[in-house]
Amino acid sequence: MRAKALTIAGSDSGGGAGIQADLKTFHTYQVYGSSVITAITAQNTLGVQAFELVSPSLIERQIVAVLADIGADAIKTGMLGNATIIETVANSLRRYPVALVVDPVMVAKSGDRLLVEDAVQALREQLVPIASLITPNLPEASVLLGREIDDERTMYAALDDLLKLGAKAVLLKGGHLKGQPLDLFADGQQVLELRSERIDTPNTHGTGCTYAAAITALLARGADLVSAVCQAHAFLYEAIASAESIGAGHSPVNHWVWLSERTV
Ligand SMILES: Nc1ncnc2c1ncn2[C@@H]1O[C@H](COP(=O)(O)OP(=O)(O)OP(=O)(O)O)[C@@H](O)[C@H]1O
Ligand SMILES: Cc1ncc(COP(=O)(O)O)c(N)n1
Repeated sequence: MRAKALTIAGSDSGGGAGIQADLKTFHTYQVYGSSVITAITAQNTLGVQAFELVSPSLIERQIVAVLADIGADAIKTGMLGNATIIETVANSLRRYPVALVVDPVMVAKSGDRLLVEDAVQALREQLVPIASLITPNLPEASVLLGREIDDERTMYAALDDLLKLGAKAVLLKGGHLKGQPLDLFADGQQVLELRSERIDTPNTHGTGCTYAAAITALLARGADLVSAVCQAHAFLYEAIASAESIGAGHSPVNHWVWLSERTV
């Protein structure tokens, strides 16, 4: 049976982040992808020009429609917009116990806010505790813990406190570090360091979404969490390294880097 994954996130009209990045990544992993759209952004490689949130009742109807019929072996959340949407999503998913990867999207790479500030409490108290894995970047981890996390020392010190928020595991992404990127994975039993060279490129739109989507796809296929994170890290590095220039701003990563370039 084909593995199935569901993404609950915002639409990026530019196709590099959000729902579009997730579905492209699921496709690369040959996982059947379904989607629940929480917001529609007018967005390109230069930034987010506008967005509107979908009503919580329509979000709930989408979740029920997908899970009652198609089902999912793993689920990912991305842009959720506000506290009511977070509560709606958490209440729906609590009844559906499969692997849940929560990417706590707050601000786009372009600097545009994708989550209202007063929704952080709902994220921390409703969604994070039911997650199998949370994948904050440094600014998101700083907001979740209410203190600055901006170097290796503060990253290590944050791991236990992030786990205390209730998720089974945390992948703290250090793409925003000054030097070489370092991601730390912790699940209460082990801490893994994922290091890579910094690729000198502006083509990093959608890195966070693509990373979490690759982990979700691998979990849907039955991988354990540690191997899913390690494989997804290697995939993301190649997707950044091989990204072509699309648009005038931060181009999207190359979601199909692992597919062969065969003429159809
Ligand atoms: N220039 C780069 N070179 C190599 N790896 C990178 C680079 N930029 C990002 N990465 C990798 O991508 C991961 C995710 O990037 P980052 O920490 O910027 O997450 P993010 O801010 O959530 O992404 P997004 O831009 O989608 O919001 C990093 O942890 C790192 O592994
Ligand atoms: C709908 C949506 N979801 C998530 C992101 C974050 O991605 P990035 O930080 O690369 O802009 C985004 N820009 N748009």
